[in-house]
Amino acid sequence: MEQDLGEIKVGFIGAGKMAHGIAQGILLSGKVCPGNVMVSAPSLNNLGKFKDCGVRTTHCNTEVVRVTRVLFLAVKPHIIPSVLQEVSAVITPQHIIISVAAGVTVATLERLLPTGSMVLRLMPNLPCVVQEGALLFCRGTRAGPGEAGLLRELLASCGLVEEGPEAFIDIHTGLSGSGVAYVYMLAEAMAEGAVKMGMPSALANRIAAQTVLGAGRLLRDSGQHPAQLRADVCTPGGTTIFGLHALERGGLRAAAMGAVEAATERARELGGK
Ligand SMILES: NC(=O)C1=CN([C@@H]2O[C@H](COP(=O)(O)OP(=O)(O)OC[C@H]3O[C@@H](n4cnc5c(N)ncnc54)[C@H](OP(=O)(O)O)[C@@H]3O)[C@@H](O)[C@H]2O)C=CC1
Ligand SMILES: O=C(O)[C@@H]1CCC=N1
Repeated sequence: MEQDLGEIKVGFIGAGKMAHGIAQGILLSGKVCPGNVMVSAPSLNNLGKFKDCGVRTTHCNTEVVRVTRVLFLAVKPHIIPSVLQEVSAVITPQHIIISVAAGVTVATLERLLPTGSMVLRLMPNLPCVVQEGALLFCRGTRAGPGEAGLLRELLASCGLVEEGPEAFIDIHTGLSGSGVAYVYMLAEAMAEGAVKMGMPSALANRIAAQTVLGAGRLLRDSGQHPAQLRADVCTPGGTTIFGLHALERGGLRAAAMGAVEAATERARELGGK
């Protein structure tokens, strides 16, 4: 059910890439006006782009907590303990605290926050910036369906938003939070292959980007299994099967599975699990 977000105040501690992506999604939804969003960071390095879209900025983390109700923690995982120590005294039971820090568990967040704090853990990815993110969240012990619904409403313009058990959050980090970088690496390598075969780099990169976009949209919108779509591209004895054979020889599948596994394990390690 749609909630009236009315005058809800949204805060971000940390003003980096992920805070910007999520804030943009929230503002694009039109449900929260820029004047009701506040962001903090120690330096001016990243605050300018928020100021430019009318968002309030500060260097004081406790100010963000005081003037907002929904609070995104968007600092690097190792900074989370010191930030929570700094702001805990001004956190109230009405705050809804959403951490996007890779690996940092609900149990850790709840231990570092005042007893009874409402916590959710969210793993977004960078394409939130273009409203094509893939986001998975779970609820802490005090966050209920109302808070989950509010978060969904806020993130509605960021892309696909799913709720799941906390055990899936680190896996989602390996698959999608980090996964966008694997796709960029593949796009880069494909473009380099085209350059090797004689195509100018700028054209090769534009075509590689569109190839990734088109393949992704068709995969999502058709609902078909990737193996089916892959088979659809293959003419017997044609070009694609020769290309796929080269990828199999290079161990692409094992490498991709290993990448998701390695990044998931690293997220678990960051969370001390
Ligand atoms: N990048 C990604 O694709 C994804 C990142 N994440 C998670 O998002 C979180 C943020 O990552 P990302 O946006 O990439 O990081 P960035 O390095 O882009 O941004 C980090 C921000 O934290 C600020 N910061 C540092 N120390 C403090 C402090 N003590 N108080 C307040 N703010 C502080 C920095 O300030 P300043 O501007 O002054 O440098 C900066 O604005 C991480 O926990 C990461 O795990 C999750 C999914 C995807
Ligand atoms: O590399 C990282 O740790 C973060 C989390 C997912 C994407 N970037």
